[in-house]
Amino acid sequence: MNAILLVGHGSRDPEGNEELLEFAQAVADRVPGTCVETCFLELTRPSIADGVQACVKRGATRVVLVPIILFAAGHAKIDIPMAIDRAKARHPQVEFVYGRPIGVHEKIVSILQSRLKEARPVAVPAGMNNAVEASAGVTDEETAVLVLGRGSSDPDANSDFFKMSRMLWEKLPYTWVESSFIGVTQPSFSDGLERCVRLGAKKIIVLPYFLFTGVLIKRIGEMTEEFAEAHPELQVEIGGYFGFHPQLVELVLERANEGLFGKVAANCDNCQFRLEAQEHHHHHHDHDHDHDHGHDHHHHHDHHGHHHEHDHAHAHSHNDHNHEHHHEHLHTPSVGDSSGIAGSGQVKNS
Ligand SMILES: C[C@@]1(CC(=O)O)c2cc3[nH]c(cc4nc(cc5[nH]c(cc(n2)[C@H]1CCC(=O)O)[C@@](C)(CC(=O)O)[C@@H]5CCC(=O)O)C(CC(=O)O)=C4CCC(=O)O)c(CCC(=O)O)c3CC(=O)O
Ligand SMILES: [Co+2]
Repeated sequence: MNAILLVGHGSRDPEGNEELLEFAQAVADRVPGTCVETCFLELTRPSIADGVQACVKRGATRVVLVPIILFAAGHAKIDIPMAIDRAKARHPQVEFVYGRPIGVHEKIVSILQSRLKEARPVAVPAGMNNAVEASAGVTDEETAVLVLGRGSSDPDANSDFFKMSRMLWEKLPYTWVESSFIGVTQPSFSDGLERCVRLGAKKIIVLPYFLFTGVLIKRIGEMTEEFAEAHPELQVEIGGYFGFHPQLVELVLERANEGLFGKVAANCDNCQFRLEAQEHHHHHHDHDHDHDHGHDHHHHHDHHGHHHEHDHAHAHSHNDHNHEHHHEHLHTPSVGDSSGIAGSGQVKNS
């Protein structure tokens, strides 16, 4: 039996954890009949080990761990693979598959666009002559969108974030889409704000690149308010985090499908988590596909990332930018197909 184990980041803010659990429920609701469990990487429980245990208890013989993690950095490349190693040792009869993080994806661009559309002026204390009326006539040419990510010490994650900002820029009428990080790396949030000011923006829309609420989202809200108060000449708006966007639910299901069946459901609207046998084109870019077997494929790639922490080329081949490419060597499986993902006979070369 297949199980999906969603792995959230975890927060010290209980509201953040509750949102992740609600989101996980929305994912589970889309695949009735499939075992879906949820766990957290850190800061709260259930842990990954607890989550695996829950899946096994429900009779899972194959568990796909889907990281509810935006980019491939330390958490996705090291922490979760290490937890999978421990789970393998503890449950040798169970097959573990490691799904990809959310990563660079067109669906995220549309989520960003929705959150941008819904952006609201930052509340400033009454009496302060804030920009809401003052700059009512600001044009697109005078508007900067400042995308604000978590930041990591992993260049893969940071550059993927920049790529997403650029993909967003391609869709927008505004002159500037700038990028910044709330921590760990630069440009910092205040660097980003200053840059927008120097570029001559009259309106700045802060767009958090975050999944759920938490310590960091609340800090970003406060910092944005402080900035708005300090700059009454500017119109400052803030967008919401990704949260319960339906596209995010679909994307997570897509990652689960990829992990379990080696391909992406073309249209998840009618997806009952069962994929038909289907032939595809084969266009491999990974040089080492030919000796891969399903779950080991995923897992060992991440260990490359682990053992060669500064050699990002390795991790790249897995946490790739070519999100259009599927794991096509794993063709034609479906739920209950015993010749599915682990079968060595399934390897196909292009
Ligand atoms: C508040 C805090 C916890 C606390 O102490 O309470 C917290 C919270 C959260 N982090 C989240 C995400 C990520 N955190 C990292 C990485 C690190 N996070 C760290 C610290 C802290 N993170 C504390 C703030 C300390 C401060 O700034 O004052 C570092 C420095 C230390 C460490 O944790 O080891 C380490 C740097 C490692 C490095 O050097 O690279 C990555 C990147 C990666 O994968 O490594 C991602 C993106 C994953 C992705 O891509 O999704 C989310 C989910 C947000 C969302 O919903 O999107 C929350 C939840 C929330 O905001 O509450
Ligand atoms: Co963190």
